[in-house]
Formats: sequence, structure tokens, C-alpha cells
Amino acid sequence: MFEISKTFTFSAAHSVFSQQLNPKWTTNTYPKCRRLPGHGHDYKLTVYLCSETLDKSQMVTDFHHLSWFKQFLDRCFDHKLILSLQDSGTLLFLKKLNLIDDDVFSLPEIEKMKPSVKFYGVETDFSFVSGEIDVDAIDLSRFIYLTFDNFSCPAFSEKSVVEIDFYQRLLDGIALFKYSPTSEQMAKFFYKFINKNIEPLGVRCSRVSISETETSCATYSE
Ligand SMILES: Nc1nc2c(c(=O)[nH]1)N=C([C@H](O)[C@H](O)COP(=O)(O)OP(=O)(O)OP(=O)(O)O)CN2
Repeated sequence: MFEISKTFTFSAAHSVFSQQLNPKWTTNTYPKCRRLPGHGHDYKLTVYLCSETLDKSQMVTDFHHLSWFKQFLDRCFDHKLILSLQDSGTLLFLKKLNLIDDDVFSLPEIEKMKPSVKFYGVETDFSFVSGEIDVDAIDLSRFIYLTFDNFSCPAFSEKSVVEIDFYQRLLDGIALFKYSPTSEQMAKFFYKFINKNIEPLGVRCSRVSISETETSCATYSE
């Protein structure tokens, strides 16, 4: 069996609402990773691909054949704040901004004008989808991961310019993850996503490792 690996980096923040520290095992009992505004990491993500045989280039596959994944990371993870749809704090925050109601995401009107935003998502079967939200609301239960870009809205007053800038910076910067954004859940997400999308290339992702810091790492394989 051959195995190759390629390492990617991206900078992102997350809020780990699920953190619960056991005082018997740590002197740091305050779960600081739960803080809602999030904390950032320079993530290091290593993707391992395996194959029994080599292709016509005498490779498992060319390292460049992962450039689609690099593009996905740059567009959907780099400089995002990853929040969880399981986190009651995240849901309350988005509800207070009139962005969600139950499981439905929609854009609030700004001074009677209708905004629009592009979305990039990974659905529950791990397929990638993209589109535009304007008048339509979207059902959040379709997604394991959802992020936004290019929020825009016509502006006719100084007040709406400020409000549009607020929603643009907020929405272009947040990503909603179905699970808690721990290294473990993110490693599993990337493993499943890569395997779903790399199948036509004739190779398999054997594992994914993620490091948030120089000294910590989580790996997922099946
Ligand atoms: N098993 C996991 N443990 C922790 C995770 C995780 O995803 N899986 N995440 C965190 C936090 O995100 C934290 O910011 C990073 O972890 P940590 O290694 O504790 O980082 P520090 O730099 O604060 O560690 P020190 O070695 O104490 O300086 C926490 N745990």
C-alpha cells in the first residue's frame, strides 16, 4: 500500500461550546475555549491519500490533484469564525440579529431594501453546494457546514451604509458547523468530505490530522 500526504494551513477562530474540564485531571478548570467571540488558531491540516497501485505518472496521485481542496479551505475556512449549530449561545446570537428563526436562515431587510449573500455549504451527504440567498430563506438542517461571502445591499442613507458594513463583515466572516468545532469533529468532517469528493480520482483518503497548536493534534480514520 502506498500513502502520500499533503499539509494545508489556514487561520480561523472557533468557539468550543462543548468544552467541559474535569478538575481531577487539570489545574486549569475554567473552560476558556467556550467563550462565544471565539479564539483563533493557525490550523495545520494533513490529508493522507492511499492506493494499492500507482497511476500512469507512477504516483498515488499528483499532489496538485488536491488543489480543489486548497480552494475549498481558502474560500470556506480561512479567516472564518466557526460556530456550532448545536450551541444555544450561537443560536441566540443569530436570532437576536434576525438572521435565524428555528432552523431557518434568512436575511433581514435594511431600510426596506433586500440584501443578498452568496453561500457555500456542505450538505449532510458531504456534497458541496453554493448559491445565493436573497428573498429565499434556507433550511439549516440541510447542512453540516455553511458559510457566506459577498453580502450586499443597496444603500440610500448613512445609517444603512453602517448597517450593511456590519452585516457584510459579520456574515462574510462566520461559518456554521453542525457539531462542536473540536479538532476531532473537524478531522472527521474533512475525512468524510474528501472521501465523498475524491472518489472519481481513484484514490482514498486514509486519514486526516488537524493541529490547532504546535503541541496538539487530532486524527480521524475509519
Ligand atoms: N481533545 C481536544 N482538546 C481540546 C481541544 C480540541 O479540539 N480537542 N481544543 C481546545 C482549544 O481549542 C484550545 O485552544 C487548544 O488546545 P490547547 O492545546 O489546550 O492549547 P493551549 O495553547 O492553551 O495549551 P497549553 O499547552 O496549555 O499552552 C482545548 N482542548
